[in-house]
Amino acid sequence: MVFTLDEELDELTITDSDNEEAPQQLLQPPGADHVARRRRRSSKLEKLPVIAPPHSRRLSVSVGEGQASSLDPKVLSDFKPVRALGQGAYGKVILVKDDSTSKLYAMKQLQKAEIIIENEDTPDVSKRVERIFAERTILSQLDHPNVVKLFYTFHDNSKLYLLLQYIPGGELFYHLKERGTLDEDTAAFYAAEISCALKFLHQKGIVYRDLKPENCLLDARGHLVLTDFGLSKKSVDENSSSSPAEDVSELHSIIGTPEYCAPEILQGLPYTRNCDWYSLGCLVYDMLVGKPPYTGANHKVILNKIQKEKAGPRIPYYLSEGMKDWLGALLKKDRNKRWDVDRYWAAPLTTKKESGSRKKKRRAGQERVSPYTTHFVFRKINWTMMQDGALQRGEQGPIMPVITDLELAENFDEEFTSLACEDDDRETTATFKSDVFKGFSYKASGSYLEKYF
Ligand SMILES: Nc1ncnc2c1ncn2[C@@H]1O[C@H](COP(=O)(O)OP(=O)(O)OP(=O)(O)O)[C@@H](O)[C@H]1O
Repeated sequence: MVFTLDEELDELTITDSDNEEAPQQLLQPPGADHVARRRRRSSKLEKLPVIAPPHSRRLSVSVGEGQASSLDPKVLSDFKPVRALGQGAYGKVILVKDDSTSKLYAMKQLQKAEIIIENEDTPDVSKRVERIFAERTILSQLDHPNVVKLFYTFHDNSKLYLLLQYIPGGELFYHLKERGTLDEDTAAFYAAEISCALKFLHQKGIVYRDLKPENCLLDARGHLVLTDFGLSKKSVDENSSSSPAEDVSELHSIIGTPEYCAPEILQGLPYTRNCDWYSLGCLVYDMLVGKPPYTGANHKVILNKIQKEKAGPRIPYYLSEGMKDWLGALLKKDRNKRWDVDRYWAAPLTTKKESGSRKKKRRAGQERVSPYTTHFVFRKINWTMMQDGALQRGEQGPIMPVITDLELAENFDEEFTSLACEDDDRETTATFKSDVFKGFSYKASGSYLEKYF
């Protein structure tokens, strides 16, 4: 599947107005204090604007109806707000308790008015509505230990609600802020868990497109869970099973967080699921170094830096040779030279002759063909247990979040937990009656609900 970015990026003149990092500075092993002080939420940076391709501009939104449950299984009054956990683009994420069962959920709220009202940054309303439905539809079809679970969705006149599994260990962002950086084994462990999730998504034809520390949560056992599927894209072909993410030729516009975004997306070139592996490279680099490989106030600055560094990002000397090799293979700016992890996940199914010719290709710097899971950095990973979820169920991850009381949300930033759960006046007055959100409500199957509660 090849996506294209339809933003009019051509007109951008790239000026490096951002401060270049002095090479020596980058090469120093970062002290935790130094890094923690400087870490800022990437969602606060400019995101790429969305301009949908002309053919996709339409007023009515036709997604969701076919798959939606017709019943409204839950209503807002079924849940008691406990405290705020986060703030998203269209509303808050709140820890809530089901009044009848006392079960806790993370309730993602989206203001209908915010979604539907035209604004200059994201002019295409139907695209935004489509994305909201995509998040609900994609999540309702997934069941993976490293992907957040969706139990219910419903809506009222002012908001849409997604009732998600509450992941109490907080954002990886929060833990990076506390610790500054992670050691290589810890980073490799989380890289492996994210890899399992990405591989699973790609097999289902889903490209995640928004990998960053804010979207990686830790569960109570210290395992990584991906949340926020608002930018994920599923291929239209539900039946393709072989390599579906490569099979679909739809065009799509995209937003993303520039610091973790693949260069082909920033440049407006066609892209594939491979962009997620570049983002994983950026994320792991960030875990080890304290910041992603290219930083800047906006995507122009970042793209400029990527283009300047002919041989790819500078990887600090203090990382092991194995880690340097792994990062280098994922952070290739040419996507054709980047490790095709989905394809080379395990030992290759090639004949001796074929692998010989591939080796030649590799020597010419064209393509990495060695199996991903047996790379040196993953030598301590039990892939079998991790892929079937036994590890996540039975063993602790490398960072154990401090949890004395689930309702305290101790691993979430005070910036969010101190927010009022209730809406302010401006928010509550915005009610909205429209058919565009018809079919949003959903309830997970009884067996799914039983399995996780
Ligand atoms: N299932 C969950 N359990 C615990 N906290 C969560 C959960 N889902 C989201 N959060 C918290 O809420 C924050 C915002 O959620 P999310 O990223 O889904 O919103 P968003 O509107 O898509 O945000 P953004 O505009 O930054 O992309 C997360 O970063 C996280 O801190």
